[in-house]
Amino acid sequence: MKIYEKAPAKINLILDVLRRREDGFHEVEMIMTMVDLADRLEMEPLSRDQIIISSQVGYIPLDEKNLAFQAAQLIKERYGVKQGVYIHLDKKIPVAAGLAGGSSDAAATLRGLNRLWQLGISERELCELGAELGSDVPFCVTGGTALATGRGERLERIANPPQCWVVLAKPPINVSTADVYGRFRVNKVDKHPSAAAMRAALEEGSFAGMCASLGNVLEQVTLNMHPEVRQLKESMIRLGADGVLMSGSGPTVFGLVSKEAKLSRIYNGLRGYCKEVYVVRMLT
Ligand SMILES: C[C@@](CO)(OP(=O)(O)O)[C@H](O)COP(=O)(O)OP(=O)(O)OC[C@H]1O[C@@H](n2ccc(N)nc2=O)[C@H](O)[C@@H]1O
Ligand SMILES: Nc1ncnc2c1ncn2[C@@H]1O[C@H](COP(=O)(O)OP(=O)(O)O)[C@@H](O)[C@H]1O
Repeated sequence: MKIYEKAPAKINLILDVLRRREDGFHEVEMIMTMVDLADRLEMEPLSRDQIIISSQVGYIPLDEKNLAFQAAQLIKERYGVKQGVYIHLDKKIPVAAGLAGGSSDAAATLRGLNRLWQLGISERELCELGAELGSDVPFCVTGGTALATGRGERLERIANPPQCWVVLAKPPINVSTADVYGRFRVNKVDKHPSAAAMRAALEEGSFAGMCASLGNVLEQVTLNMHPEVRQLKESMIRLGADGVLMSGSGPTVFGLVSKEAKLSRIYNGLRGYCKEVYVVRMLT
């Protein structure tokens, strides 16, 4: 029997960093939601006790460095599963992009193997397992729209954003999340975004309020390191996106757009110099 799981990308509508913790992680306040750009995972049981990962792309690790592999290993160890599994990752989410592709694959693996091996693990326990794999994995387990605190693993579900178009543009540069957090200085933040304002906008279903409340304090690090990300932001605004922000630690920039008629101008304008541009919907 084969089973399938979708692993959607996330965007951060708000990303605030409050302080650096003793354990090296940062205390954050984020509002995250999912968009309709997803990897697709196919899982099949193996009688021999082995985890095999494959993918149609050659630029991700397929061994124990792969987050889906780590998720399968963790669930096998914790629940004493002696069966193996073959997992194929049909990658659609750009890698190291600030869109949590690897975290979402890990979360989809946890959900999928819970079904495949009929383990009866609750969503809460899956989130706890996910937190051992990465700060964004618990959110990717639950999906929806959430306020994430702690290092990102404490979740409170909040209202979904009003429906709109999301244009994602990933410049051809690699950004390491650890490096961006490492360079971040809380005393250099000009303006902290307001999670309360974003939350209120979402509750009211206000598209304008959502656009006005976007904010990500990690932009100051990534935009200074990579001026092309700043240019991309400026281009998206100039081309008519209603709200524009970098997602996570970057380098992907997303634009929120309410009117379909604006999309082709934005898409074509960006495609002129950015190869990876996607037009998707919020996954609400
Ligand atoms: C910045 C965000 C925003 O959603 O996403 P991405 O840009 O990676 O998508 C997340 O906080 C990333 O979460 P995730 O990618 O799961 O990070 P982890 O694997 O847990 O941590 C990678 C490294 O980032 C740093 N880190 C991560 C989370 C956090 N709250 N504080 C940190 O300082 C640590 O140096 C850690 O070693
Ligand atoms: N299943 C996976 N898909 C993508 N990248 C993965 C995966 N497993 C491990 N990685 C590694 O994780 C790193 C971060 O990838 P990703 O999760 O796409 O980043 P981000 O959270 O910034 O969007 C990459 O360097 C990649 O090699």
